[in-house]
Amino acid sequence: MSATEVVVYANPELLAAAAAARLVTRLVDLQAAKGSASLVLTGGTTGIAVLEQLHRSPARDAVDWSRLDLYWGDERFVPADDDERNEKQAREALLDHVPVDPERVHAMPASDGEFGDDPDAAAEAYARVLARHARPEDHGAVPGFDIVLLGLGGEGHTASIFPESPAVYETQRPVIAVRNSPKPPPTRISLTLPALRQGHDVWLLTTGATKADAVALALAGAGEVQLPVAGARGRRRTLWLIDRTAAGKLSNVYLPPTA
Ligand SMILES: O=C(O)[C@H](O)[C@@H](O)[C@H](O)[C@H](O)COP(=O)(O)O
Repeated sequence: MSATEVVVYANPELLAAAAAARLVTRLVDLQAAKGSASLVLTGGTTGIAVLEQLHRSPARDAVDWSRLDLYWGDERFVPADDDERNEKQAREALLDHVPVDPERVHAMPASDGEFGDDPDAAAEAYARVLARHARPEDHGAVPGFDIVLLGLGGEGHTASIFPESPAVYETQRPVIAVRNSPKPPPTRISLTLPALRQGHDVWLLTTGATKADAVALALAGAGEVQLPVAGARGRRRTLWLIDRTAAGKLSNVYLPPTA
């Protein structure tokens, strides 16, 4: 069973900056140990804020960006140039400003891409991308991601896996199409919980009082069908990086002084 840790920050800005610093250190250590690293990105305001802080970090280029494999945990199934795209937001926040290897940036298909407006075909194609990059030691068709970044919704969704949705019951396929998402836009592509749990480290990043119930319920052991984020666990480590307001319903956790 992996270790679950919670670190609380005084405010969202500090959380994003500290998470970016933590990411730099972890990626540098991984690359020193094995010559490369793999990272799953997330959409959402907190996930993108971490990338923006990473772009601004003085230690940014300690990471060998050319030896980083980048994936997404989910994507909005919209045209490639739509501002709603997690990939577009990630490129503007960070990826267009660092020398990543384009061959190692694995974006999920857009609705105006080679699979057209067919989210099932797009999901199956991304599953093939994952399978191509899985190694024997991963024991399956999904790479053992070094770090999986995830946000969460107030009702407990993570990636595009929503409570009691078909996605949360999916145990075979690593990537699925999501329709009628309660969070717009309605059509998405998402890794499933089994795929996310291939991550060695899963980092859950969130801020705000609207997330406090979901945080407390997940850490209290809620079931993943009603609270999908509760099922987002790493093989080695599950790390919650939250601000004081998102920690508002937690009792025995260290709270830093408000900054
Ligand atoms: O594509 C998405 O919308 C995200 O992947 C989603 O899972 C997001 O991370 C959460 O909804 C939190 O979003 P906020 O941080 O903006 O609340």
